[in-house]
Formats: sequence, structure tokens, C-alpha cells
Amino acid sequence: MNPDIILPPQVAWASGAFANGPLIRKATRVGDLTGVFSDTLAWQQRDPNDVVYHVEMLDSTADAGALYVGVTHLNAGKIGDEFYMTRGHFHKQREQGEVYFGLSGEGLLLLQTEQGEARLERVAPGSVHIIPPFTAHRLINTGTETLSSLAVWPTVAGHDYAALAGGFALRVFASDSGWEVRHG
Ligand SMILES: O=P(O)(O)OC[C@H]1O[C@](O)(CO)[C@@H](O)[C@@H]1O
Repeated sequence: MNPDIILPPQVAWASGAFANGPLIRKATRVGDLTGVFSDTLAWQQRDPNDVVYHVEMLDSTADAGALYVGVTHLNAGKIGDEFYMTRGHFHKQREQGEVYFGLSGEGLLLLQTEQGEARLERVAPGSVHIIPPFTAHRLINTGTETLSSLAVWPTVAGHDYAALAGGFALRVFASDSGWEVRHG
């Protein structure tokens, strides 16, 4: 007798759309991102209901060793001259790492250590980003299409946003040549 074969969740690599999974979906809007963008006036003038990004993730257990798999869909856009980006965070359990995979669109992954040293990796379809322990991370969409990136991270990791209340050390703005990096 053949055993029943389980149909696992599926992800469409080109779009990041999930099928067959126990999905959680969360949208982050302009109004949720207080203090994140440098041009406060431009931020205040925007519709707070505009979605900047949404995350779809497969639900998982909170057990040690369990993993989340999720896709962040970061819309193309700017607040003032600064490109749309995720809020960004350290893991509450700082020793937990994460892996990002670029699926579609183009952008940057901003990584920052606890000592404030920041670096940028180019995100593009097929790119693989190993986020080490003790490293904050933020996605930035420098393109004209939605930037979609798949991530795998431990469910115990948690989010610490407070440690970055003063912002990251680098910001990315539109420029004549496409984009430019400035110190925060
Ligand atoms: O929590 P942030 O900084 O808004 O980032 C968006 C998402 O990116 C992830 O790191 C993985 O996609 C999630 O943990 C998080 O929900």
C-alpha cells in the first residue's frame, strides 16, 4: 500500500506567491513607519494608509529550532527622495541568523552590526544573503517594480525595533545616476 503523499506549501519563485500553506499576512503602511524616513514633512503629507510593504509567511510553531518562511513584498516608491524600505530590526535573540533570497525586483539589503558598522548587499533575482547573528537588517527598494525577497528565520528569533530607534547608519536616496548612499 502506498502511503498518502503530503502536498507541501509551494512558492512561485518569480512572484513569491505562496499556495497550500497556513498563511499569515501583515501589511505595513506609511502611517506605521513613524520616524523611519528622514524627510518627516514628506512623510506627514502622504496618505497613512498607503501600503509600503507586506509580508506573507507560513505559520509555524514557537518551538526552539522551528523556522518561519516568509516573503516580503516591498513596493516601489519614495518618501521625499528616500526609497521605500522595511522598518528593519535586530533579532530579540541576537544570536539568531536569517537567510534572504532575492526573487524579483532590485534593491539593497542593509546590514548593521551592534557596533554600528553598516554594509549593503545588492538584492536581485537569485541573490542569497546570509544574515549573521547579531546583525540588524533592512530591505530597500531602489527599483521601479515591487522587490520580493524570501526569508527563512528561527521562530524564536523575535524582533527588536527599539535598538534602532535612532535609525541605521546609512540611507539610500534617488539621484541622477539612480541611487546614492548617505550617512544617516
Ligand atoms: O519586521 P520588519 O523590519 O518590518 O521586516 C519585515 C519582515 O522581514 C522579516 O525579517 C523576514 O521577511 C520578518 O521577520 C519581518 O516581518
